Amino acid sequence: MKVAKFGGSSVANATQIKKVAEIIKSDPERKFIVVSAPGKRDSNDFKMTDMLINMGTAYINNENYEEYYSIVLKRFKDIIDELNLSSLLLEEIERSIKQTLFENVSNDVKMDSVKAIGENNNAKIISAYLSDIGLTANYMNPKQAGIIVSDEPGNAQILPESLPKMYSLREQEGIIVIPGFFGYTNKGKLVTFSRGGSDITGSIVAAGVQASLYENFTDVNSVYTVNPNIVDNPKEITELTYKEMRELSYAGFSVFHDEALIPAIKAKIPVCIKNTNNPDAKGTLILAEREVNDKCVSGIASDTGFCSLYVSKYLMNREIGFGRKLLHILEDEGISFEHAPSGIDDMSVIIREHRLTPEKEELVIKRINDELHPDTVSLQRGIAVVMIVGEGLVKTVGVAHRATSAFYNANVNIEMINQGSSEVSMMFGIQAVDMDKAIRSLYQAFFE
Ligand SMILES: Nc1ncnc2c1ncn2[C@@H]1O[C@H](COP(=O)(O)OP(=O)(O)O)[C@@H](O)[C@H]1O
Ligand SMILES: N[C@@H](CC(=O)OP(=O)(O)O)C(=O)O
Repeated sequence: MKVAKFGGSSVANATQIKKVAEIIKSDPERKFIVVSAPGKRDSNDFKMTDMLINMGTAYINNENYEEYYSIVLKRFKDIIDELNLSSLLLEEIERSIKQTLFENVSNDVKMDSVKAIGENNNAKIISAYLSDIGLTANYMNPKQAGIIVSDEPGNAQILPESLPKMYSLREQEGIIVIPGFFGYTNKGKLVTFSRGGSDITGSIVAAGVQASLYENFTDVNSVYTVNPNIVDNPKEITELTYKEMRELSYAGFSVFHDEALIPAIKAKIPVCIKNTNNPDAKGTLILAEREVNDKCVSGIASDTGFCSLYVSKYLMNREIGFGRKLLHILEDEGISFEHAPSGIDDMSVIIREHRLTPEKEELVIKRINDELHPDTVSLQRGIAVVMIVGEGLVKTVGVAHRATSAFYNANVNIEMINQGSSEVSMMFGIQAVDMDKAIRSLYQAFFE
């Protein structure tokens, strides 16, 4: 029994949905289908979720939301018409969108319910289409599926008690189509995962029903060794371990949500990334273990949007609790950190830039000065993180040498290195403006 998740690009219009139906039809093991909202039909297009966010924001701010509303409805109408489905379905969707928008609830509740409109109605459309072509298929709301999550709007996490109860879904008749991206709290409030979170729903369902495989269908043949938007036609990866994939997606491989692996890892469900537009391609298989060959580097991920908080104080090494106090200030201000390389008298903390607003920055720096009395404290924005990932990498001689030579060849200055804290990755901090040329040079060094 398999779980197949189809991402936004796979369900962006009627043509794509027909491909999805063929894929489902071709393997009776594909019983649980998780779908995203309609995504981009081409590179200039919009994702429905972005349009819904615009609509919800405009409504909440008493601005003109009607334009967004019409765009959303027209998108559903086009899909329904092209699939030759009943116009009653569109009427039902129209009613439910209005109800969600006009409901008298707090802004955060409304916003998450509005964001879920894309997935929820696309699941209804896809289920209707599967029935229309003769399959036994039913839409199932995440509440009914037992996806119980924490009460963190826009950033929900699955509650562990959900999973064991989901096993009985196996007994349901036919194909079950579940909208991705959201769940319900114990009190019945709809809450969404973070952006891209339909991958998480798929993984939860796969773990809950103890699927033999979690297939994640997207618009590329596989996970590539580097982001294909930076290097043309990069080499494909056939197998990865969970650990490698988690590091790579955390560090910028947006093809799979970095939190989505956790349920699959815990339940030991293999994950396969496949292409809806080329389902015969093998894809990338993600497993607990794999045979490590001589190519110790599996992939090179990169992401911008980081900043580095640098603190130095003479004899920092002898001041017991200095690091704890520094991190405690961040904790107090509700700021999570990503990396914290340290030296004898210095410590840098890498933080996602969006978490450190200018107001927070001022506050944090003032508190560090007042409470820790450092010699220097400064913040550098515009940092990119490059992560070289591979099983066995840190035990292989010469990887750092090859990497630093590649940075040298690209004339890119390394701001910081963090190696050794992870068994499968090596992290480099560089200026964001240098990222693409650094990645091209690293790709050449490790894969060409
Ligand atoms: N290393 C990588 N391998 C494959 N795709 C990647 C990688 N890094 C970034 N991507 C991007 O991820 C995209 C697929 O993810 P996403 O847009 O979330 O798809 P979906 O619409 O299926 O959810 C690809 O089209 C590609 O541009
Ligand atoms: N539609 C949501 C959730 C999602 O997972 O979408 P996609 O499968 O298109 O990445 C988003 O855009 O964030």
